[in-house]
Amino acid sequence: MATLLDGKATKDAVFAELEPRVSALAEQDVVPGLATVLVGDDPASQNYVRSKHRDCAAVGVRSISRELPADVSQAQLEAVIDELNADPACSGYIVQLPLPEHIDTGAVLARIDPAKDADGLAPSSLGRLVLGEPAPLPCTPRGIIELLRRYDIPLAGAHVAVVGRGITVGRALGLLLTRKSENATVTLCHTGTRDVAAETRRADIVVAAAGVPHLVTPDHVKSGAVVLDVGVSRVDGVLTGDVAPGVAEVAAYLSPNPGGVGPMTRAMLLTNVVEAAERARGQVLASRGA
Ligand SMILES: Nc1nc2c(c(=O)[nH]1)N[C@@H](CN(C=O)c1ccc(C(=O)N[C@@H](CCC(=O)O)C(=O)O)cc1)CN2
Repeated sequence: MATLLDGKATKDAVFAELEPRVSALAEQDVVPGLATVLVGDDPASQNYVRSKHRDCAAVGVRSISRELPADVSQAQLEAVIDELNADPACSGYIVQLPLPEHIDTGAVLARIDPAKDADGLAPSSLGRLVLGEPAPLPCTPRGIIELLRRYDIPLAGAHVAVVGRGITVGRALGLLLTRKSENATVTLCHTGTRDVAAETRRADIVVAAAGVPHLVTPDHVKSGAVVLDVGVSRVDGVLTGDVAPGVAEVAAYLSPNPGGVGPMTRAMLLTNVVEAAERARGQVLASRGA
């Protein structure tokens, strides 16, 4: 049976490491602040946002909440973005995705001040990632890499098959994994891939992020591979991942869902916020010549 990659315990370890950094900032009268922007009343999104505010309380980060109705206009939403860009109490913020269909998501993300992009999903942050320049990293891909690192699973030279090309996970993960610091070889599978199972069977690490329940079966996985289940679907109201149960008998390591990458996404969000506050503090000191 596969060894489980415990995202919850790893998230707790990341939080424990953030606490002294938050205390060090507090000694300089800086309290990092995370704001969330939630549009509409999707229960899953409400749940994710609630958990982010709980995480803030656990780590000592101030949390700011903006909740808007599902029929909010583009202009009203953008006014909230402008307000958060200008709010000194907000070190970083996220706009919970997905947004309602009538909203131009790209325009909203493009309006986020890059210095406050806690999600790493603003076009300028993704562009900087492509260019190999420093930028906040998208939380789920960063969480996947951090989880593997903490379990000593090597990426350099590994063949990683990523299933799913969404911006929040698959496409951004491909960018992160092919940086020189990770040096993995990536196959990005999507709905146009002729034979997904043939691609994943060649991989040392499989990341299932398609949002298709139980898409990855034991036939998709080579013996001893590492499998991370990232996709989320609700089947009869029950959270169901992309990885079928029998995979645990073939894989050497399995990041379960729930309990794997989800908590790591939250851990990386808080890390991005603390880093944003540290950067802002560094800039203030530099401007004073300190
Ligand atoms: N602006 C963003 N929107 C969304 C993102 C994102 O990274 N940025 N990702 C997802 C939702 N998400 C964070 O926002 C998220 C998903 C899952 C979890 C999590 O901890 N899940 C638990 C299970 C929770 C449950 O039972 O439903 C787990 O995996 O153990 C945290 C955050 C889409 N939107």
